Amino acid sequence: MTDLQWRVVLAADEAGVSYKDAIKADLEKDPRVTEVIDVGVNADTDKTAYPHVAVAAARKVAAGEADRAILVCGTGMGVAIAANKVPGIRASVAHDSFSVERLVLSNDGQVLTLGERVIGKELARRLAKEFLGYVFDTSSASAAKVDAITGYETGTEGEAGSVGSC
Ligand SMILES: O=C[C@H](O)[C@H](O)COP(=O)(O)O
Repeated sequence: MTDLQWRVVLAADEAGVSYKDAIKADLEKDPRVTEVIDVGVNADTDKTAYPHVAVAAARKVAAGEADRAILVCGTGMGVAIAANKVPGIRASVAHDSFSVERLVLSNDGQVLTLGERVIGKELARRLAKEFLGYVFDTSSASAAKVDAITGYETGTEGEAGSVGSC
């Protein structure tokens, strides 16, 4: 898909900086990417804890300064948990192609997280590339379910329609 245009924000802690930098080099050559924003860290000697960089990146997506974020820590879990504290953000670790696809097409996820201590670098690079190949379909059956997530976040879940309840 050549018409996709992405501004991508990247972040990592010291456990994820190597993969973050490899993905950054890939994105800088990707014709679909118009801007790469790197909020750090930029060396494995920088011990800034993962919540700080994850939230900094997620806030850029929430503010409309970036379209997508790719975050790396040791497992991908800590940066996902932190990013999801930012209102409007849907972040998840996804370490296989199907999960990356569903993160966007089922969950309208804007934030992919990866674990440098869990998967190999070439898989991480491939998943980052694949993440930018999907666009959520707001007319799909998944849209009402994502709206229900937003409803729980904003306190308007009772107005979310007929998705059902549990
Ligand atoms: O989820 C957290 C990350 O894996 C992080 O890189 C390492 O965190 P820890 O040092 O608390 O294990």
